Amino acid sequence: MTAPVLEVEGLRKEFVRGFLRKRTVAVDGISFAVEPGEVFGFLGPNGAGKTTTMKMLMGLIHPSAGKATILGAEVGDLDAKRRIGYLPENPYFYDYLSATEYLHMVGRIYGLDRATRDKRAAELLGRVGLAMAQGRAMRSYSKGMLQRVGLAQALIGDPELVVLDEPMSGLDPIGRREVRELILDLRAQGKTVFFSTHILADANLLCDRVAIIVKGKLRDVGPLGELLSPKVHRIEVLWQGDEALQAQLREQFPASHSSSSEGQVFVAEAQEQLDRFLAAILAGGGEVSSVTPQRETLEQLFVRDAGLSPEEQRS
Ligand SMILES: Nc1ncnc2c1ncn2[C@@H]1O[C@H](COP(=O)(O)OP(=O)(O)OP(=O)(O)O)[C@@H](O)[C@H]1O
Repeated sequence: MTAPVLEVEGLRKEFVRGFLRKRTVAVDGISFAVEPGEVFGFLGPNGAGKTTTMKMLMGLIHPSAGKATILGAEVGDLDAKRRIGYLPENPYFYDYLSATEYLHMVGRIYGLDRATRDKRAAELLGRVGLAMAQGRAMRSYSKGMLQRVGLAQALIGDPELVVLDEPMSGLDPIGRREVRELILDLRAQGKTVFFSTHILADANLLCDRVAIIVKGKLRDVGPLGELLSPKVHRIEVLWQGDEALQAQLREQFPASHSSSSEGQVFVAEAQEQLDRFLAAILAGGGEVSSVTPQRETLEQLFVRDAGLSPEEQRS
């Protein structure tokens, strides 16, 4: 078996703030591993601890406890760092440099020679859709353009592991699709991608596995299919009946009713409720067109893992 590219064990970060030394546990003892060649999604709502975890992995802040190894080395190891590309959540850019100059600067830090820098900078700026603007000072760039420069600089060293903190942030739908394609290209080249997001659709389309973090704690780790599939617990019933029956069933079974062009729709949350509902339709002279089990969506899993109350889920 090959060794994980990234391994996190009991990682914890506690921030202490202000005169009263108020403590915030941003990351609360998390453990997971990312295997070579995976696209691994790090999912969580705002403030869950994603950025803090990534900063610890990049050696930008020190963990309060636990440890992480990247490409078989301790965090901060210089040889390993050369093999990693990182897009921070809020990358800082030099206003008066052009994107090309900036990529040359980052390429020099990676120890690339001039010819390699020239080739990679041109190639990457084309790939992230900035070829037209590459010579312009970055102060004139939009937020989406800066995000694209950030992606290009993460890839300039041709890294084996790419760590991206919210790579789709600030991008319009077309930009997001381009970044998704870029991530899939990286996977096709055998690279490992570890990226954070709170956009579930992106995770759904891209990830081989995900880790879900909520309030600093890991709630679930695994392939999306496995996290979702055993959790079929909603069953949709399409049915027809007269207005009196519709009113009666809405009263008898509160919530989860809607109408469609094909008839009435009811979503049962449990088998026992479904059985009672079907019996009531038939007893009232109605007809059942279909009964469809619904797999849990990633969004439902996420909301459930976040431990939100039904009121919070609806708001
Ligand atoms: N330097 C800091 N000092 C004190 N608290 C901090 C610091 N950095 C982060 N936190 C707190 O740690 C928690 C986790 O924040 P973090 O930025 O890691 O979350 P996140 O999952 O990346 O969220 P987002 O998607 O909003 O960026 C939050 O409660 C945040 O307020």
